[in-house]
Amino acid sequence: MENEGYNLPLFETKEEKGRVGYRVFAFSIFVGICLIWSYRLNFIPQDDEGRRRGWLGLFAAEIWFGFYWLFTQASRWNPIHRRTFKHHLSERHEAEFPGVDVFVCTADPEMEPLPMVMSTVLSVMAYDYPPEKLNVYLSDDAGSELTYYALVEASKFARHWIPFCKKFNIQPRSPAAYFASQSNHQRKEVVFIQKLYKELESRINVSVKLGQIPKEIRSSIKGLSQWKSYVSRRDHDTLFQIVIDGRDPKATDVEGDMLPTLVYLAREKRPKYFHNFKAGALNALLRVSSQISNGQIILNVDCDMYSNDSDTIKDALCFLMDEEQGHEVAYVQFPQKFHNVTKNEIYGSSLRVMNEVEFRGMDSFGGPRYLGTGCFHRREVLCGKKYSKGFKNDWSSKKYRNYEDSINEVEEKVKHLASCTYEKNTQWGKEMGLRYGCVVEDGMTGLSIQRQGWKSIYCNPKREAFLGVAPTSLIQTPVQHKRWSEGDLEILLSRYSPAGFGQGKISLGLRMVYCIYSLWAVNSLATLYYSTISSLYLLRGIQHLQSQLK
Ligand SMILES: O=c1ccn([C@@H]2O[C@H](COP(=O)(O)OP(=O)(O)O[C@H]3O[C@H](CO)[C@@H](O)[C@H](O)[C@H]3O)[C@@H](O)[C@H]2O)c(=O)[nH]1
Ligand SMILES: [Mn+2]
Repeated sequence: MENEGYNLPLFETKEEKGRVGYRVFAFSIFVGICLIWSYRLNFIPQDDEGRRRGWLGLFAAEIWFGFYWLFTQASRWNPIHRRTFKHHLSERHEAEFPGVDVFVCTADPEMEPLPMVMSTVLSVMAYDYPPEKLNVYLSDDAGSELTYYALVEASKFARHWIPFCKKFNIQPRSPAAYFASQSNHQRKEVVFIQKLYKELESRINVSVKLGQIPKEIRSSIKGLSQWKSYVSRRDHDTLFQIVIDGRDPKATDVEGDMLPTLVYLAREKRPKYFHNFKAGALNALLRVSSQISNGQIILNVDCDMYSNDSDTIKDALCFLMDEEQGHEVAYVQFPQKFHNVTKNEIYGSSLRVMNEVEFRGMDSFGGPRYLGTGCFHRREVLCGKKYSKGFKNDWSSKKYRNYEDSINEVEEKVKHLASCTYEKNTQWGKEMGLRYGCVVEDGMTGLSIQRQGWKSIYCNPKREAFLGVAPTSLIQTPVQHKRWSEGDLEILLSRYSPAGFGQGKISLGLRMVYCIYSLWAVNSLATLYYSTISSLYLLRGIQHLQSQLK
């Protein structure tokens, strides 16, 4: 009986239908490309030097487009789907579920509204997962006491919100998103909890408006004295507080059930030391959390990306805990989806091609890239562990929290681990933690993990696991795209380059898909040339594909 249960898989992988049809179609395009190339080659203008140069330039651009198209075919060659069986997971592994540490990053209380950040925090605190194994960390790169205050208020609201979510099994568990999706609340519990949420929101908004925590409340909030030495967001001590201590038997919700641990951290910052943005924040969190909960699995989300499905941890565990293949998997990436894309998506913010096509293709070649949000990692992998053949899952460690150290001892250790000098002369940012030196630290980190022999998994369930905020204006979109294309180009030129040699552990197909992103910036040169020169030709009455033989 036991053996029978064991044989049931935790997930299945299916190939996309219609692959043969697609390949025939792709082949016809390829023939078309070759015909254009041969046409260009055979009809080079001989009489006019200016036209000849233009012609050859167009030819060069067409050669480039052809090769770029070849790279895109790698991502379309063999797309796959994954489906999880969460009931098998719960039946077999519930007792040995690992500790999960969730890292939420925020960096600016003005650009990233605090009610939104708190809704994200509350949504991950309300996961359907044993609370003694769930720990939520908020990293605040602004070191703002307003963010800290908002977190304290949110933790009080969590005492009502979490039991409410579980009792009525509501989705999504971000209060902002939940109340926005409800129009007519009849149930008195809903009316009550909505009132509490409105009060939370207005307390936070009032403090933001005032620019400070109202005087009459200050004295009731623990830990605020740490801000005495605060100079600016680029110059302050480590600010750290365990807001809900999961070790404390009194840390319960209104129903008397345990709450997840909740921690606030603003790592030390000094103008003299470079802080490495989000990568630096995540690395500080990795070290600090190791002293508090040391969860074997780490989920990181951007502060604007709330959990839209309370079962997502179990989806991820279906891959990581799978008896057959789980030990090869370093991370499980969920797509980046958004709740605010405009109807006509004029800026293409929904990343549809990436989510629905390219990542499925990457998955069949060894796994998707790491997107920086909505991703579950093994802690040891993030800490630099290389894959080795004999590696086996060990979920038996029953020690979920650090019970040995007192709060004071933990605080001392944390101050040291989150200090801006800690990483000096260490492997952090190089072989350990999130890799530094690239504006898309996630892309670089994922690739370097895959180079170490690990696989990754793309999980794109019907109900979106996370929903974030996409840029929706002509000012934001080019800024983001410039950063992404610049970062991906940096990866191409770095020692992790997907075009480089010594990539034995990554398949050719996967390297080709990485090249789609890495060559995105370069592609613009050919596009620019092709569109301007052709237009100029047309303006002068010359067709750029016109044959010279009359
Ligand atoms: O110094 C910093 C800067 C940013 N962040 C946080 O990092 C996240 C992402 O930053 P954002 O400015 O929103 O960048 P986006 O372009 O929206 O981010 C996308 O692209 C990034 C780079 O690839 C990834 O890290 C992100 O996960 C991905 O959502 C946010 O939660 C920020 O609060 C920090 O913690 N510290
Ligand atoms: Mn963002």
